[in-house]
Amino acid sequence: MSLIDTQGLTKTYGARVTALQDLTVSVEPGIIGLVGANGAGKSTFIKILLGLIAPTGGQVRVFDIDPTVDPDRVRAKVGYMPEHDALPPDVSAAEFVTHLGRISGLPRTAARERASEALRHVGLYEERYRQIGGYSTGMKQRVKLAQALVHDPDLLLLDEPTNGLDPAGRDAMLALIHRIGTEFGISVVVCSHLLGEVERICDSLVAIEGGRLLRADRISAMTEARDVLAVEVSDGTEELSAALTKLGLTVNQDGRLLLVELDQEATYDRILQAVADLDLPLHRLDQRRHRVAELFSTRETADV
Ligand SMILES: Nc1ncnc2c1ncn2[C@@H]1O[C@H](COP(=O)(O)OP(=O)(O)OP(=O)(O)O)[C@@H](O)[C@H]1O
Repeated sequence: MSLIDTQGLTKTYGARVTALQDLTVSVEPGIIGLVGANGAGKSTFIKILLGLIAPTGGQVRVFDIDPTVDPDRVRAKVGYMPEHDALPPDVSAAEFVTHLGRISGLPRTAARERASEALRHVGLYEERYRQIGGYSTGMKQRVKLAQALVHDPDLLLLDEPTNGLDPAGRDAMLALIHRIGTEFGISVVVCSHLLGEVERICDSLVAIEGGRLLRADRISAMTEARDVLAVEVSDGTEELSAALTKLGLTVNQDGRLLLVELDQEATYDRILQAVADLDLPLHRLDQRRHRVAELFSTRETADV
């Protein structure tokens, strides 16, 4: 069963703003990065998945449940960490997370136990009786993460979880999200405008731009399949290109460079052989791994 399935999902706000346009995507379980520049429609998508807002067109299913029809069933299975917070400053993290556990339907004792456990998972166990108002930004983000975990969900939706954190805080938060996704066996959708961040911890990416789907794929498929060998000869580029193509290799020319898809081990030797056979002066031969960012056209999305 897919985690999330949408068909032609569309959301307009009023007559003028189209936040999502004809979005069709199928997302498998794992750690998924939902990336796009600010305003791309990520938060709108998450809110539709939670049944907080209704789409204006198309279909959506989460765990094969339609959130527009049965939002409570979806929310029982999903934990949500919103982008912005409205954390009460004068209660402790333990009280706050317990309270949200109670709202999720947990009995009092279970809510208290689950809250302690969730706060331990996010590294706030020792500090859990301190008032949230005295917490750092990083600690507040962790409280938000703990409340998303308290009812033991099967899926976490995290909206910009590294917002406001310094580089060390970001690294720690990403490591924590990765640990939750791998060790707890739950799926996580990490929403971010920073592609470089999610690329590090996600198995797959859904990229949206202007409310439309740009690309959805496993990260391994985006990078491995794009490994190329860059070949440069001081002379005879066209000749070499023709020879390599004749050998069945996929060659793209970029100025004086020939970019040869590295789809098999023998490719390297075959290039060297072709260069030697044509007696061409080899200037360079090196392997390049495309970064995921290079696969997207948008500068903002590619921001690291
Ligand atoms: N309640 C609303 N009423 C009108 N327009 C809205 C509303 N919410 C979002 N929008 C608009 O819809 C578009 C998509 O916004 P959305 O918040 O979903 O994007 P986002 O990718 O999450 O960006 P950000 O990270 O900046 O929140 C934007 O143009 C935004 O201004």
